Amino acid sequence: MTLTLPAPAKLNLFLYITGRRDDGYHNLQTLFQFLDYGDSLAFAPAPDGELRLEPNLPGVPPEQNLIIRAARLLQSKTGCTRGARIRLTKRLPMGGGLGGGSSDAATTLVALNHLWQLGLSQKQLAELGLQLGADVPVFVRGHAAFAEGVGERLTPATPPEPWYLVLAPGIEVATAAIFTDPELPRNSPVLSLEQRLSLPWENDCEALVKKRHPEVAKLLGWLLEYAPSRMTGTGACVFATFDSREAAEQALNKAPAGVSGFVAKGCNTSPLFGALRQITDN
Ligand SMILES: C[C@](O)(CO)[C@H](O)COP(=O)(O)OP(=O)(O)OC[C@H]1O[C@@H](n2ccc(N)nc2=O)[C@H](O)[C@@H]1O
Ligand SMILES: Nc1ncnc2c1ncn2[C@@H]1O[C@H](COP(=O)(O)OP(=O)(O)OP(=O)(O)O)[C@@H](O)[C@H]1O
Repeated sequence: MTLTLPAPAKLNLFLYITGRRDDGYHNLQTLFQFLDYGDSLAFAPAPDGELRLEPNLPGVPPEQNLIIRAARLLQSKTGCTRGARIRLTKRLPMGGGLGGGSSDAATTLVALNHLWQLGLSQKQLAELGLQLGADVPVFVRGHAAFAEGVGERLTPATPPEPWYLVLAPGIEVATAAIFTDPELPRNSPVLSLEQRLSLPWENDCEALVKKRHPEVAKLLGWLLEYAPSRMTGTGACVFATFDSREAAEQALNKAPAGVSGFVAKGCNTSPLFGALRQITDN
């Protein structure tokens, strides 16, 4: 039996940094929404605890891949001796602020919990996920959310679900480099979700990333000619909001040379859980 499940992208519809903790991590207020576009993972059972991932990602040794790390974490926390062969179809640009690695990790936790019949709750999986990255819990929970803390305190939210054009400038931005930059603003006020929703939506990392990476500034400048646009996470991807798929595709067709992108619908429920429900119902 092979279990094939999506690992969708996320957007940070807004992102405010409200402080730095003693351990160097930052407290945030961010609004996460999923996209109906992302990576795909296929899981097949394997004997003797064997974990194999194919293909490998360029520049990422298998033991550092968040997919293998998530599977090992599940094995070690539960004492499970079963294994898996995992096939990854990578569509999301790495270092793009779309949460690809985190989403791959979350899909792995959810899929192997099912395949290995571990019976862990969503809460337990989200807690395990947080050990792998600040963005993993929201993907495990599967609902658009206002996130606080380092990203783990989640309040479900239901922002509008428009069409987005997401563009990648062809560079990777290292999240850690932005969070350790002395020029990063870290003093946005802590507001309620209602207050945040009613104010213009911004990203506190955007000005700094534009300064450090002129490619991002140039692409955002181009995109803003078409529609309201922002950066997601710590970049490098930028996104614009449209009322229709056609309007987003028209802008994509005119994208500058060297820029790749895709059109996707915002989803307040993760496509991961729709796919899992279809499998468990059959
Ligand atoms: C920027 C966001 O993508 C917004 O959704 C996330 O907060 C980043 O989440 P992530 O990629 O899962 O981040 P992690 O892998 O946990 O951390 C990468 C690095 O980013 C910094 N980091 C991350 C999250 C956070 N709240 N504060 C931080 O300072 C830390 O230096 C850390 O070493
Ligand atoms: N399965 C994976 N997919 C992508 N990157 C991975 C994976 N496993 C480990 N990584 C490492 O994580 C780094 C960040 O990749 P990712 O695509 O998650 O970035 P991101 O979208 O900017 O993340 P975020 O928005 O959560 O900061 C990569 O450069 C790579 O070294």
